[in-house]
Amino acid sequence: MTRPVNLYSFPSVDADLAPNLRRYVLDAQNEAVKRHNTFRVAVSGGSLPKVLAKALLADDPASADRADFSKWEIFYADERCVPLTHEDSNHALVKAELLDKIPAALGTPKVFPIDETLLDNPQEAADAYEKTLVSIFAARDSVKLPLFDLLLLGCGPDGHTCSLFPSYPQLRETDAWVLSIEDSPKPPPKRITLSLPVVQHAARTAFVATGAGKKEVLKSIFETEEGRQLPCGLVNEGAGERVSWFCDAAATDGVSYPRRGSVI
Ligand SMILES: O=C1O[C@H](COP(=O)(O)O)[C@@H](O)[C@H](O)[C@H]1O
Repeated sequence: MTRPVNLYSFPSVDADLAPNLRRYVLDAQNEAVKRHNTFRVAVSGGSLPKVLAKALLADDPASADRADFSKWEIFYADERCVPLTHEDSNHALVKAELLDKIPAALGTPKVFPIDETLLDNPQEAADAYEKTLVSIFAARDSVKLPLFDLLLLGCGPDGHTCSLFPSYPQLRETDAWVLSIEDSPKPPPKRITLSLPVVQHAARTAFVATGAGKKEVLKSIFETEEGRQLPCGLVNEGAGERVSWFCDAAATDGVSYPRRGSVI
């Protein structure tokens, strides 16, 4: 690892990881709201939404220290080109695990799913999603890259994140904000994804990786040159200390990279 990142390893997901992730997300929310009265977040699918829901939905609506979803703008770090109600849709998953369970008293986020009329043409779907991002980020700030306040990402057992897969040409993109993919090695094949420069540019990035199925890839990402070239490794290299990994003991078993204690 040439640029240090934060690696947290917790004994359990429910009792330890989730409350620490909650604190981290709320700190990011509070900073962003102070800065521009909005919290712009991009979320992944996979195993992440369940853990995120555990972290955020237990809050007392009467407390000042809670998620204020009325300030949240939620985007997708990647999405599969399937209908928004399909079981493979990241939006469907985030909706079922998190959005549909937000108590009214915690506010209602603004959510930006992909355009369902463009599913047959991933490039058009990616272009349309990029236009949405331009209308939100660039119109106000005239920027080269959108600055997400927080990215909440997963890490596949092959080291992919978003729908950026190892050795795929999408990893070399330097210009576009949102990319299409027609041949994802993990089904479904057609997807869109934030590009690596966008991911590396975010104010904060949290990876959530839990379970023994992630331990080999984490060892590789944190301890080998080959792993540093995997998509997750490239995010670490590009964003350094703006990246925090929230893992459980099973996922970090055998990883000797220095651990941080806890966020709380
Ligand atoms: O296909 C995908 O996989 C990754 C990783 O999923 P996980 O279940 O191993 O956590 C996910 O982050 C991404 O959003 C999804 O499209």
